[in-house]
Amino acid sequence: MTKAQLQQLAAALPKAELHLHIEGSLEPELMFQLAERNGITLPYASVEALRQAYQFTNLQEFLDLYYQGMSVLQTEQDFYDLTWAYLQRIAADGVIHTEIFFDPQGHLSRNISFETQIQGIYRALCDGETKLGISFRLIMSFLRHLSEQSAFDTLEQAMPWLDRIDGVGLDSSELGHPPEKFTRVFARCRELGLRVTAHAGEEGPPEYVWQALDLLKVQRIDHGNRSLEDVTLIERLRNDQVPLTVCPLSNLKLCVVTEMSQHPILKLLDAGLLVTINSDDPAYFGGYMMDNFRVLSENIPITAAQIVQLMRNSFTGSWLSETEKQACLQRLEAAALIS
Ligand SMILES: Nc1ncnc2[nH]cnc12
Ligand SMILES: [Zn+2]
Repeated sequence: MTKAQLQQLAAALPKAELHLHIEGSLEPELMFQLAERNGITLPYASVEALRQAYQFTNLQEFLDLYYQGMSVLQTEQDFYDLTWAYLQRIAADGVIHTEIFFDPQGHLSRNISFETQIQGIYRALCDGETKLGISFRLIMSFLRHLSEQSAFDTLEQAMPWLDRIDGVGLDSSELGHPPEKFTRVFARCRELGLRVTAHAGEEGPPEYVWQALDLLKVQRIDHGNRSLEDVTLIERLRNDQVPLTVCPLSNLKLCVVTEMSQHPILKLLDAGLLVTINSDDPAYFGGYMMDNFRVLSENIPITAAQIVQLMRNSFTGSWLSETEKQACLQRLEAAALIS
């Protein structure tokens, strides 16, 4: 197949996104609109100047702009508009199920209530389900550069809303903030029946992936690229079929890989791992799901069979029920047959 045919195939197949920070889908245009609506002055003269600033050499440089950017989110309608824009965008990419993170501490610290955040996001997700046919799960993520106590306080704030929250995650500055710092809060979340995932092995060492598995007892690893440095870890991830939510464009923009041709996705697939493709923070990293598949097909020798496998993995690794998973997988196999 030519690269164009591979991209057509990827576009035509139904797929799930499992690693998306809703605040990272805030496009510069919407950021300026919300800033104006809320009487906030951004430290950039224009949308173009803002986009120009999106040049990062590591995770922290990105996070500094990411937290600054989210300051325009003030009202329930702002959270709705943000989420609705994301859902409309992914509908065009053939995403039929999405599992999104939100970072409550990034907003609580600015005196935006948990209620304001979750009401806006959840209303848009429900509209996405009825109007666009996109099912969803919502994941509350703890900021790992903050304390264990802050995570416990956030969980307390989330208690009235637990029927809307499917799981918890762990994100923000990885180096120096190992998963073990959150062992107790994750244990409490599991007791409450929440699912658990954590960013690990993006910039941090394989040891952080081990900690996420053994101490936090996560069901998924977000990123996990650096697992490849530890053969015993790869064996563990393969044996337990732990999903890894990999984000190619993010890895390139944050210099986790030096060039897309060096991206480890095929190594991870060949090792028998349950890897998936995701966009992470699409407004900051240059694209959504199909942009990620496009850039992969242009730069690495990926095959049609591997693309179908990645789509299968996206449903298998999701937090859909077994019945829902089977329905999505059947839809995928039917689409793959005619493509
Ligand atoms: N890629 C990423 N890694 C860690 N924290 C994040 N928060 C938003 N995107 C992130
Ligand atoms: Zn992420």
